[in-house]
Amino acid sequence: MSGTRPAGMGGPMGRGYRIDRSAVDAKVSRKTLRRVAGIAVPHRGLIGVFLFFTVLDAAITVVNPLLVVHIINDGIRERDGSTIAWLAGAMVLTALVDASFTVINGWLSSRIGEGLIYDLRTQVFAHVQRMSLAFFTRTQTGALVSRLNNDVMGAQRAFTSVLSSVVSNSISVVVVGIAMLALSWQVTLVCLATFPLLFLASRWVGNRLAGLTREQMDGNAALGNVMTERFNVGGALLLTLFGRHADEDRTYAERADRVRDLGVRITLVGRVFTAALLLVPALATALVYGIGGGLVVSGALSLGALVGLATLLLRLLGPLQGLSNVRVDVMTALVSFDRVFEVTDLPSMVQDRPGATDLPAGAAAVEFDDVWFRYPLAEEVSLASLETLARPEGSANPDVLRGLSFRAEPGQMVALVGPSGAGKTTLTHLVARLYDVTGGAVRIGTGGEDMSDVRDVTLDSLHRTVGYVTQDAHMFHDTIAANLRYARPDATDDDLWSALEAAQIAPMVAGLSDGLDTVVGDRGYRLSGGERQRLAIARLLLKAPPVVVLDEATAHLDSESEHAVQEALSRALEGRTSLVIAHRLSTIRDADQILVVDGGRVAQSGTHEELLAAGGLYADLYRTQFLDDVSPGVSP
Ligand SMILES: Nc1ncnc2c1ncn2[C@@H]1O[C@H](COP(=O)(O)OP(=O)(O)OP(=O)(O)O)[C@@H](O)[C@H]1O
Repeated sequence: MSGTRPAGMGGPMGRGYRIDRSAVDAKVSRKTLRRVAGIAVPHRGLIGVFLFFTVLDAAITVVNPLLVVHIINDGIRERDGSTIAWLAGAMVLTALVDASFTVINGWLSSRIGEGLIYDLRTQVFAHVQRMSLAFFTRTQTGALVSRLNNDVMGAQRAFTSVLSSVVSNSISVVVVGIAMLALSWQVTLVCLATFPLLFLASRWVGNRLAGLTREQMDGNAALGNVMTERFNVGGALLLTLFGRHADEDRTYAERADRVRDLGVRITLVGRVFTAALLLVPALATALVYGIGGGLVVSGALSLGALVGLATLLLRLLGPLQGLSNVRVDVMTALVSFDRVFEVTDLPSMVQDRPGATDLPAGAAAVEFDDVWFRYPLAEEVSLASLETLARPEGSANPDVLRGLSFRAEPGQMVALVGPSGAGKTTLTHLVARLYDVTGGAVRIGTGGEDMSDVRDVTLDSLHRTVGYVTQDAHMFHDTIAANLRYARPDATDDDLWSALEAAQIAPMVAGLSDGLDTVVGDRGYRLSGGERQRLAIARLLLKAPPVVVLDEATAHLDSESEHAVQEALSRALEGRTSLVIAHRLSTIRDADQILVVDGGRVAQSGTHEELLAAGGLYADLYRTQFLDDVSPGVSP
């Protein structure tokens, strides 16, 4: 069957990759069971009320069949009209009570179930958004979103259905069983002999279904992944420009084929169980009438008791089938819970240390002291099952930073230059602990000796201290005002306008028909590159951090926007310590210190004039990268 074939092989991107089987083969553990119980604890009051009504609901199932016994024996056979009338009335009443219990139980179970979804969802969301950047560089969004949606729902559905089914069915079985035994122990025992067949079938099905369900969830997540990666402006543009539609169709079809096969197999396995469910009651009913009929003829059993037994048997079968299904439901539910716990158990690589202290408000000096860094491996930061195609990796990533040291004093502008891949972006990521160093230390402080290792301070205070403007600044699909207030929720409209003013973008925003309430598209696509960067600068100005990390745009803007961005930047950097990945001549000329990064080290440092005079790498870079720069108003 193709479900066992390594999916992705032969697809356009599949060469050399293998499908992750760990998620398919993993067994559900006892620990998961205990944790599920832990999740139910906050809802114990409601669960108690729910169980109370479930017990009543189950107990009431025997009332009607017992009334039937009396109607036949004491009413019909005795030709007693009044007994028939009041017993029939009692049957109506029990039916009404039963119906109202069903409604109450449905309401209670949905309150518990929805409460559980709410808890799980909020927990998973809170956990995932605190994961380090490394996790997101390794995880496929589609797989993660599917984990958050489908699995959380699956876990809840099964939890409430298992809860009600186990309790109500067990009670029904006991109560109905006692009533049947009381009517005729011989007939009851013979009937019971057919039931092990049900349990055997459910055992067989349960084991197979757990594995298949897990595989199906992964398959659906893989399908989702293909879509989330391609159905956005970036992905669609790429596949259109490379004319890969036919290949994409094939990859998608391969994954869909796997899901289709699994669906068929799951149905087939389920049907075997349904067949057993139909067979057993038919057998048992035949036995009741076969043996019970003989007993009635011989006078050992009353006719009323025989009909009562047959009615009770029908009431017994439902709960018994439910109970034998429990194993299947429990296995499916636990798979969902396991997949949710897998995500919440994954620790973030970057967390507050116990006893971490806040950075003082004036901290603005930054120091790199013999910093070594290598990017973490996938297995250190992510889950193989969230990657669909888990690539066998080498033993370690190479060191990207290798003994890098420098110090930026408060208010200084440090320009970073160097060949592509030298480690400039990586270096800037270490300042706000987007990653942690693997050797040495990054320190921030007020200057002099008063410096703290960034790993010893709280992430909150660190993120208040350091602000970033990246080349492709992200904007949420929301209004300009909401995007700006992301930096400072209590900012007034006047604050927003003065930030926009300083970022040289106020006239453009004022010219929009909805002004501050204009919605910027997904990833800010409706804004031009220069506008987006100026908006990001306005956002940074509202945050007003003492340390700014800036990746200058490489794309040449037209001279007007170029000038506006330059102006906005000089306002943004004024009085702040800044670390700028420099692409412009004006920046390197203005910098207090230029660091020439090469091969993960500071190869040269000094001012523009000093470095030019010294010759070497900087002088080469200057000639190749900066000399053709067209920054307005600057001559080399
Ligand atoms: N998430 C990552 N995982 C593994 N390796 C990475 C990751 N990000 C970057 N690298 C590697 O680290 C090295 C340094 O990359 P970095 O982006 O810091 O260079 P850069 O100097 O900023 O280059 P550029 O000027 O081209 O942007 C590169 O070899 C790159 O392939």
